[in-house]
Amino acid sequence: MEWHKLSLNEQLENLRQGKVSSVELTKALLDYIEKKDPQVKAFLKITREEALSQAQEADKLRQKGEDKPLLGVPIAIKDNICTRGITTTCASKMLENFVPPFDATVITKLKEAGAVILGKTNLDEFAMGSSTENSAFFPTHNPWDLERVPGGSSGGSAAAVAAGFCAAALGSDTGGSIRQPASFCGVVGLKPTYGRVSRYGLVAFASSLDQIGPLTRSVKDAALILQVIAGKDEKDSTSVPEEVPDYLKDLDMDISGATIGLPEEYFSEGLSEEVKTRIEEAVKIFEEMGLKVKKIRLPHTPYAVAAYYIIAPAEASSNLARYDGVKYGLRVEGKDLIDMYKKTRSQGFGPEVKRRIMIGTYALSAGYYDAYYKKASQVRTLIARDFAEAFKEVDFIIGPASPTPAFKIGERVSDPLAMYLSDIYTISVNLAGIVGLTIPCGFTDKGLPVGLQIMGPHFSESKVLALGHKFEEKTGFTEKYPES
Ligand SMILES: NC(=O)C[C@H](N)C(=O)O
Repeated sequence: MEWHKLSLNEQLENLRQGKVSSVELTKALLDYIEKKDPQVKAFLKITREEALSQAQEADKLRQKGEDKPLLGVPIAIKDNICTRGITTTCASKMLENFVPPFDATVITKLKEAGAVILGKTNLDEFAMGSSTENSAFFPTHNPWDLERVPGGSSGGSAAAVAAGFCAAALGSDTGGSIRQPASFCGVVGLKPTYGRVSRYGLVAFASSLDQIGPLTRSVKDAALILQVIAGKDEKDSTSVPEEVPDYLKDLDMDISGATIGLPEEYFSEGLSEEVKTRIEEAVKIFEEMGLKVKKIRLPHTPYAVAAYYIIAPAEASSNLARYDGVKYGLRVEGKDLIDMYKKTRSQGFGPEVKRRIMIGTYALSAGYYDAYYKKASQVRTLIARDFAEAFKEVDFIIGPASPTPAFKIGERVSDPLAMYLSDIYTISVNLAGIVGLTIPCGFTDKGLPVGLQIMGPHFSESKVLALGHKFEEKTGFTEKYPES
């Protein structure tokens, strides 16, 4: 059996029917990773021993007749989510040897649900980037074409799922870091509503934008993971006490009379012809499914990238102040305290992180605050209002997840602006705090995956997943694997 080709729900089915044990499944995937990851480089750390002992525990429980939502299925975790006793590096030299003494709430929840943790995946340093090339350790390769990037910053998680190393992984999304890599790697990626999933134990980048979510082989798998990780958490005051619906059951919800909005601003210059064509074909499929399609406007979209690249660095400059050689991670000795700070931060952070700290510090400094940070916050409100207005007329908004398919490794590293522009269709969703789901919608002539983004209002995960699920059932794009 090629276990790596099964979805999470299929793996669970096999475990439940006793066709495979968790230890067998985990071993099979670990062996597959050992064989293939030297080319893909999705993992920063593979936790073989811990995974096998968790798998053994899962098998024991199952033998006793117990079942849990994820009992015995292997999952990978982006390496900016704290795992007790296992390094959490954020792909940074600063945290290279940091071993958290606690689990993030999402990890506690996954463990309670019976999941087996396979390892920690690569990312752009502190989740800053769109290609995983900003990792301080090595870049990850796209399983569909090893010369190309997997996207970022959750590129390791997206590549791991696409390659079949695991059927599901957790990522984090501040400005598109789940949805853009999902699009580049031909997998499903969900950024839940801000506050839907606890951020406790997610290493903070931009706290008003960060959100954890799943990367999976299918929409049904994403619903299953969300079910486990969603909900109010006393340890994160920004998590919302909104009831968690039955996302799996809701996949069958009737959405036939719904209306989809196509924002004019998401189909303008800069969008690759091939991506545009695939999205237009997807729109036709939605029409065939009986949904109404309507042109809409989100007029402040052109300002989203500029606003994000002030707000996110501003929050980052404040959040990353804690890495001072005293409290966490790396310490480089100096002749006095200030010299130690300088040396630690100069050697611990890579160029993109330094760039953001400088931009953010500048934008927040006296005299510039009103001109930059305050203005960007006002633009953010206008962007949120655009969506609120649009959702009075339509149930969903659809567009591309990224303006281009996966680009070549090295192509954009020396041009930060070109890199920032790959977030053009994902950033607004974070600024407004709403739901964004990327699902595969076809391939380019070169065989690279293209992702479609479905956006919905706050807490509309059930509806958005239901629409994505109907699309995947009709098209079968989520069942395709990269040949290797
Ligand atoms: N972190 C993210 O969501 C990705 C975005 N490209 C950034 O660099 O900020």
